[in-house]
Amino acid sequence: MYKKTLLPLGALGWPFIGETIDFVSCAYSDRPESFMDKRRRMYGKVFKSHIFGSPTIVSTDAEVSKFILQSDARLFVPSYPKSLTELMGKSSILLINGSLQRRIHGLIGAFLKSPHLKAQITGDMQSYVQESMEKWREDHPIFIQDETKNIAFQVLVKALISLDPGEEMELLKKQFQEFIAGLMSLPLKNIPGSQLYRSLQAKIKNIQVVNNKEIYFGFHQAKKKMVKLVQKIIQSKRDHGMISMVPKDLVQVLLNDASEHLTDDLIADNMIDMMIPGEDSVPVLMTLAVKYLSDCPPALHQLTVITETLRMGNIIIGVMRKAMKDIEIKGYLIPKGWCAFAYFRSVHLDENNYEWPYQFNPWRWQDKDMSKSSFTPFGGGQRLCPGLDLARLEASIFLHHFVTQFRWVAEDDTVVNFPTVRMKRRMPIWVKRRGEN
Ligand code: HEM
Repeated sequence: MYKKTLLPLGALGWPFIGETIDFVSCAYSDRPESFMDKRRRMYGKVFKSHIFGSPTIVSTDAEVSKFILQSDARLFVPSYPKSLTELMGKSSILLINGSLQRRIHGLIGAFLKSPHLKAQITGDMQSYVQESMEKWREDHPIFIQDETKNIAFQVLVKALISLDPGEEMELLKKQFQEFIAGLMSLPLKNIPGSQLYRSLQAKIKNIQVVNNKEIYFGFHQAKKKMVKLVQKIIQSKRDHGMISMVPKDLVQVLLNDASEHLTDDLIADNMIDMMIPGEDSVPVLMTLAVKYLSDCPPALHQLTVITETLRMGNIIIGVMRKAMKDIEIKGYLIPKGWCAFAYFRSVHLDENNYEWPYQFNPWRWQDKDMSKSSFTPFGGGQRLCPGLDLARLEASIFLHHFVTQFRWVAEDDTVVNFPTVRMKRRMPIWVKRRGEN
């Protein structure tokens, strides 16, 4: 039996569904952290709960979350709801452990950080942004979310598989959007109570298909087609004897690795998973930065806008792990087999860490240390996001072109936080070119 004093306070909720319904309802509101806030008040910053089918220790404490991030597979392994792991595939870097994860992480990180790739991305960003902005007209709204998705997806796919804009890229974009639509519907799949399910489902815009089975089928099909495309690219690299040349994209970096564990299937699966930040995280960072800038024009010239957007936007709300043994941290027990959910959002919006945490204030970063454990938008430890520099680089280039070429007025819109962060109306703005009346 566990020592009663150690197991964090909290409630496991209803049999089987636990507190999932409350969690998801809050996640849909404009204050997703209200689920956490209520329990923090009752039980403290670390508490027990039961969400997405697993007993869970939730951490909204910066130090405990840091410990979870820093631990390796001897203590914690990734553990996400089944629906998400089905989507990503077993060999996704986000799910594998040990030496294989470290190997792939190292290869990806070195390539993404290389000066050569950064120069390529800078060039691509400039031309794709320019191309997109040239088409912006002043007599109808520009949907920033759509524009940034288009740009960031193309830039990332080029870095991953050297595909240039064109017919194949358009097809890939379409399939990828189907795949993402599946991702958005899946977290709800296992929640019983069809009325609730339907009403939550109805809130997910852009998904016309009401029958869950169709979405499910659609996204599997979409993934299969994308895997086929990447495998075709791998084959053509092999046929043209390109393996072991200086790699110009990530797929080649992985193919060049001598380790036989990096099978073609693993490489193809990971290439598709790594397109997710191009469609979802990076464009959302750019869109939210425009949103916050619209609310706070004096912040225009501050690069700290991006940092503050990461803090407030919480594009990735946190990470989930499973405890491999009983773990004690700061006097709390995380029992073996339980899930540990390091919820970054509460840490980023905690008034003990940030004064007036709900106020967009890029100036707070002028004399603040970003490497603190109370700021982890890209995670930390062995799984620290290898794309973090790239995300900042792309967002700065976009913002630079945007603010130097246009003045704008934003229409009313709101942030939706679940299942992924995005703008409800795709962030419509009205632009005027600078230097014109
Ligand atoms: C605003 C943009 C982004 C945010 C907020 C973000 C956030 C994160 C977070 C929190 C993790 C840690 C997951 C964990 O610990 O389980 C992560 C991992 C990862 N990210 Fe990002 N990311 C972003 C952009 C990117 C980009 C542009 C790329 C690729 C080009 C990328 C590739 C990855 C990969 C491959 C991992 C897995 C690392 C591993 O498990 O070893 N991310 N990201």
